[in-house]
Amino acid sequence: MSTNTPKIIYTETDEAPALATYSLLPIVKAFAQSAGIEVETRDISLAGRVVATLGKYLNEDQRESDALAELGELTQHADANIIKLPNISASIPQLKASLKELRAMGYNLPKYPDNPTSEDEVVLKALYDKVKGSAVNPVLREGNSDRRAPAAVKEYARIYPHSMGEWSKDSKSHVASMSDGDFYSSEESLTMADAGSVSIRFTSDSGEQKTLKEGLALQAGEVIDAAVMNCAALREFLQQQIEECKQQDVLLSLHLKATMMKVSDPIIFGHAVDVFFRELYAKHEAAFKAASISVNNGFGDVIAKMDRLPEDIQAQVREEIDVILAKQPRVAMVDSDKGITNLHVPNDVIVDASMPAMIRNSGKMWGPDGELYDAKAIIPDRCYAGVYQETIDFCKQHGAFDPATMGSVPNVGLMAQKAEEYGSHDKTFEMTSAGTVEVIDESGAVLLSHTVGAGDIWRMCQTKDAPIRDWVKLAVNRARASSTPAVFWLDENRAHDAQLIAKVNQYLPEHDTSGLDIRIMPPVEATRFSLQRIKEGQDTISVTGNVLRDYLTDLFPIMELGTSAKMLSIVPLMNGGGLFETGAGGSAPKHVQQLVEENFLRWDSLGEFMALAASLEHLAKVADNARAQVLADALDKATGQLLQNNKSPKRKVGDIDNRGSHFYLALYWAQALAEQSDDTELQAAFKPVADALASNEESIIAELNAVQGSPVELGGYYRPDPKLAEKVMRPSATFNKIVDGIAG
Ligand SMILES: NC(=O)C1=CN([C@@H]2O[C@H](COP(=O)(O)OP(=O)(O)OC[C@H]3O[C@@H](n4cnc5c(N)ncnc54)[C@H](OP(=O)(O)O)[C@@H]3O)[C@@H](O)[C@H]2O)C=CC1
Ligand SMILES: O=C(O)CCC(=O)C(=O)O
Ligand SMILES: [Mg+2]
Repeated sequence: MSTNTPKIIYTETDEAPALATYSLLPIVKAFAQSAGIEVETRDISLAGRVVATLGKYLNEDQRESDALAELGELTQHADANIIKLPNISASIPQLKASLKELRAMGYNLPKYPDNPTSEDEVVLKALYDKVKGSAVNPVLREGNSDRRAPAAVKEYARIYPHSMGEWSKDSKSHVASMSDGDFYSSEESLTMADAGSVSIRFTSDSGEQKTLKEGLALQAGEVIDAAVMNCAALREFLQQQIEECKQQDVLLSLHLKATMMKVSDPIIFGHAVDVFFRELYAKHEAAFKAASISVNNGFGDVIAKMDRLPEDIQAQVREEIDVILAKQPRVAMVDSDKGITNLHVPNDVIVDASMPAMIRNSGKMWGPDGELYDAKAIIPDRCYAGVYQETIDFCKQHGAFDPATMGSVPNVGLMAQKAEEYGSHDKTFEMTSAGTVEVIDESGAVLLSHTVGAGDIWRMCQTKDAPIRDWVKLAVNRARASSTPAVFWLDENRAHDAQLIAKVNQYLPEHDTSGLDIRIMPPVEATRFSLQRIKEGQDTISVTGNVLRDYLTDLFPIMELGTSAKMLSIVPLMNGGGLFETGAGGSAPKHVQQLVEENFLRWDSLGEFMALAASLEHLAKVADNARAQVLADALDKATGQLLQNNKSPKRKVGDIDNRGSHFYLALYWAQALAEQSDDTELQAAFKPVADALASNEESIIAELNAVQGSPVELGGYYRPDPKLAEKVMRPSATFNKIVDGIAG
């Protein structure tokens, strides 16, 4: 990639952010181009990745280059400047749906082989599995993460506080976790003294040996850990929770990360579905197998593939489902109108967003009748579940937080180089029989060892030394820059965390920490400490591992700002480049539903605005490009004005949506450029643009709002037709003419 022209890469992703891009990108490109900055796009959508990865099955003219691999490579270079929008981390049902759509468009893609029987199918499944789950973020995240709510956003929340459900001291809502047999109870960890290579070996009780992974290269100072989830204990725990839900009269609700944790969590999800619907799955095991119904894809797979079952069995299955649902506790719903439960698909309820949503809703979830009820949030593993229980306890004791007065909890997250659990997928195994799993070094010495049973989930994680050192540095820098106390959320009683604590203590003295308040606390205690402080209006930086980075950057922003979409999410890449994530949330599938039904997109692009400003600022610094700084400053001003004037998208037809908010961004950005005098050429260029936008405000908003209210056709979900999507997302001829005229 050329290093001469200042360049920003803007990613094309999925669902709501991808649709918003059709409206926002022309504006961004036009403004950037006028300052001599090129904005290029790269398609890293689910469909795009399928096409790029499965090229050998496609006609030559259908093949596409692997944009993700290209960007992954780019992150290693100092001139990387990437704006990363949220994308789908696909579950198997989503991957299959995208294949179906692509096939209907003429891509001759083979079916996903659930149970590969030939060598070719094994290869095919491995290719598809590369696309599955969180396949994008770990490739691009070659740095640690700095996520925070900028002052202007916090100020907005104080002026326009979002609604927060009241909390009652009598709430029955709680988190349920295992008391033994989980990953937490079995974790072992060590730090490699020297670089080397390890293998993972399984020895069955009958003495057969199998190498699960060979030649895994490790660096000196790398922390490794391994843990096992006991399948029998998990199932017993799940059964007990079902009983308790009935006794306690609460909804049953399961919160996992089956998308990011693409190997372990779909299996755990499958156990929950199987235990809940045990009689059904046991009775129809053979018929379900013949119909390729997999319990790990959720109960929805039974419904989706019902017509593949013989007719007499279909009738029985329907009847039995009714009997089971009547007998079992009520399940929390994803969509009560459509009868979609929490157990339907593994990707509907994703713990980072789902638990804060429950906490914001007074600890309640939707019941089958469309009303809110207290719920039992089942999070089987104890490693991080306590954070949510502590938050629930705090809300029960003190009531809901007040967004108008509460402080903030920004995060510095250890994320680089596939740190910790989020890089464990290629080292996670569902055991086929009982025995022992060992991590062995080149000399044959056993480093880590676990006794396992059939069905247990064993996993190993890696955390490299350089990212840990960089993370400590980033934490100190953020504490210094914001004069805010920083807490490392680490539990000395967890084997892995104990290794990290040693490294934190080793690396902190490399920095000037005088006058800073830096502490180490176990997660539950750190939660209580931080909650107490935000209640009093004080800020506290959370310095966490990869999973808590993910959880906390939804939890705190959702309480503080109503959504994590308003976060500034910077990833200073370890080799000097910049990755700018747009917010801390996901791709909001519900927003697409609303757009398709009533041509209204409630997606808020504030995350994109802030990421773009940070990206321009980075460019200004590394490329010594003064114009980029002028654009960045004007954009910051425009974003502040947009917030002050409350021009973010609203939620209902008749008001401005995503497209209207983009108009206001363009107006305020052009006005800020026309008002500044650091760059008189830009000032002169944008004066007429600002005037044209301002004088046409009424007609543009009228044109944008006039299209709302009726269904639209996008020509595809995973790969919308670009022409149709553009037509939907750019409905104002007046606005388009002004924007397209900027480039000249
Ligand atoms: N960085 C990434 O690439 C990430 C990707 N994901 C992916 O996103 C998908 C959906 O995940 P999910 O758990 O539902 O979480 P999301 O954050 O996508 O959505 C949850 C809810 O948050 C609100 N929300 C999120 N973003 C915005 C926004 N920009 N503007 C306004 N509201 C917003 C919406 O609330 P409401 O409906 O009330 O308007 C939305 O329904 C999954 O495929 C997941 O894998 C998830 C997290 C990060
Ligand atoms: O990559 C994913 O699957 C989700 C990422 C995520 O939720 C986050 O980074 O906050
Ligand atoms: Mg997240």
